Amino acid sequence: MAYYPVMLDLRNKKCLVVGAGAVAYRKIRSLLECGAAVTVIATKINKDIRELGEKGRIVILERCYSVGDLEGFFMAFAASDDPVVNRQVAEEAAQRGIPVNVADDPGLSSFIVPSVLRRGDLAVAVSSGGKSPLLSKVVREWLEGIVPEEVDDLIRDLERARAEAKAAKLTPEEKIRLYYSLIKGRGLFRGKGDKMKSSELFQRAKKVMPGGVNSPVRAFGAVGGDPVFIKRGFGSRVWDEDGNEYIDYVLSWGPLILGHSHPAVVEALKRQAELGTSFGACTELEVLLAEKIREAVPSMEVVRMVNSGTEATMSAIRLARGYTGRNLIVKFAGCYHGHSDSLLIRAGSGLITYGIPDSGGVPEDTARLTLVARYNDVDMLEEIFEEKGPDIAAVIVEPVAGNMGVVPPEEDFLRALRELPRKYGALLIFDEVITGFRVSYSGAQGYYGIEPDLTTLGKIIGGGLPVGVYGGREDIMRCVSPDGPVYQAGTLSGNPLAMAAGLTTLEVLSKNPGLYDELDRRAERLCSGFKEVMEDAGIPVTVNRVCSMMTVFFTGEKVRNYDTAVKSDTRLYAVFFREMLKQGVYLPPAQFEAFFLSAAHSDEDIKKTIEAAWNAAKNLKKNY
Ligand SMILES: N[C@H](C=O)CCC(=O)O
Repeated sequence: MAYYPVMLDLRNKKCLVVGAGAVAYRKIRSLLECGAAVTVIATKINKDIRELGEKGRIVILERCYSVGDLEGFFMAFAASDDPVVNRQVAEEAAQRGIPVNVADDPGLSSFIVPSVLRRGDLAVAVSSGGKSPLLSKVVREWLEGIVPEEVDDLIRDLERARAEAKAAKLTPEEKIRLYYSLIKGRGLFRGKGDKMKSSELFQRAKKVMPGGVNSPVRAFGAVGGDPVFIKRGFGSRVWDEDGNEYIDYVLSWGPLILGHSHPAVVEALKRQAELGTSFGACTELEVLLAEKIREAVPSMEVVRMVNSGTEATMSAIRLARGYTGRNLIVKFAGCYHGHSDSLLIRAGSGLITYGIPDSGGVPEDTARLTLVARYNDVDMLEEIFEEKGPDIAAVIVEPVAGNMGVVPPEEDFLRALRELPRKYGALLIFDEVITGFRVSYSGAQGYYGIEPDLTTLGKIIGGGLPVGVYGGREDIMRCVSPDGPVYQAGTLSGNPLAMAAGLTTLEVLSKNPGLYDELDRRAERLCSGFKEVMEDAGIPVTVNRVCSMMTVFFTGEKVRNYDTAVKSDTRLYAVFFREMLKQGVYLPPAQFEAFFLSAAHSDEDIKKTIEAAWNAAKNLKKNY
């Protein structure tokens, strides 16, 4: 049963205490602190209580309790050492409708008394629901070490500020800002776990941005709590605006394979910034990056730089339609290819997280041109091609799905992906925005040995700056304007800063061929750690991983497509996320995303993360 906590005003209220030993004395003291008018009835009166009586602070009736004594009292406490008397007091109180507390007997009590930490007007009440007063005391003592004495002065300042804010007719936002600045100015509550500045920023952000964010999955909507606002990152770590440090497994949703602020990337950016940030004209850097990409991913014979993964996939679709002269495209449920209209159908990522099967604002006529198949389901793909093959322009797929959580492709599925479109004259588009330079230096296509007609990249090739690229077979790419009739353009496309960061990232990767094996080894350690921890706690999980991208699903069932991914218990994921965050581990704030590792994550980071998972599992067990 959950008790309902209230703060009562007992000033001048008549309270009766039956009994006058040590327990009764404690109750009397706390009643007097609150200004209650206390009467004590007992035959044996202890020294301290007698003293209070002598000073006139309480009334003492030195006699036995008898039924009828409760008349006129607001509240009663039975604290005698005779259980029969205590029961009688409880019964009389029940009859009269007077709240009663019986020492050591929550069953007879209509209210229980918490352990209270007081700092002037600040009162923190701790209760274990009457089950362990000792635990309540220990928690209260722990809080005493955290809550400083000066908090009472702060309360005075805040009280004054409230009056002033009212007189000055400040807006609610101005008031909150003022109060927060007073609270923070005192520096009383800074320390591990404090998220005050993040919370304040989120309040402000919500006023000026939908959901307070610039991309829905950042909003912590699926995991609860306010998002942390990140101030800086270095290596495997990020720090929030409140100074908390986290081991980061989001890595800006994948781009930072070298970790945050890699010195070579930072240096390249500084160098380029001094030369200029954007020209809207041709640069050597974009040629160098295009050549570097083609060298690593040979199917991308000709490429076009854009500014995001969304732009890359949207443009690839237009190109496929322009090249084939057909309108239909096939995508897979749970795959996410950015937010262009044609591709927001049964999409993954934030759309699964927020339960939006098809986005608002997409015209039906557009949606009708997108056919949706099941990931890893060859029969379904065959059926679609048998029925609509001659009208299909392209199949677009994440070769390793990363937006319904990580779901690896099965062998026959990969084979069908290559064979079926070719048989029907359609194109195969690999969306490697996540997997490009992630699962291997040559992406998923190099890893699995499958050559698509077109490929889209983003994330890693921008080294942490906004970028995208689409490219592929030369005869197809020559249809892009100005070589051909399929128009696509961009003021900031091939932006020199993004090109510099991306090129440097690819150079570091190409000079360190052992890096992918290292990532693989650490990722394997992390995943087996997660599995072991959850198995030990008796919580069924499925951990999917391809190289350094992985997801922990809270289901015992194999996850091989959208239908099986959504069986994961997202409530448990939310608890897991929050428990890890508390311990300084920043995981994706949504179940249907990938965790990423960077070259900057050390064995020590992995060890700490697994230790945090052990602790998290204890709480998960309670929620399971
Ligand atoms: N899964 C998405 C991209 O990879 C997550 C990033 C976003 O939507 O902000």
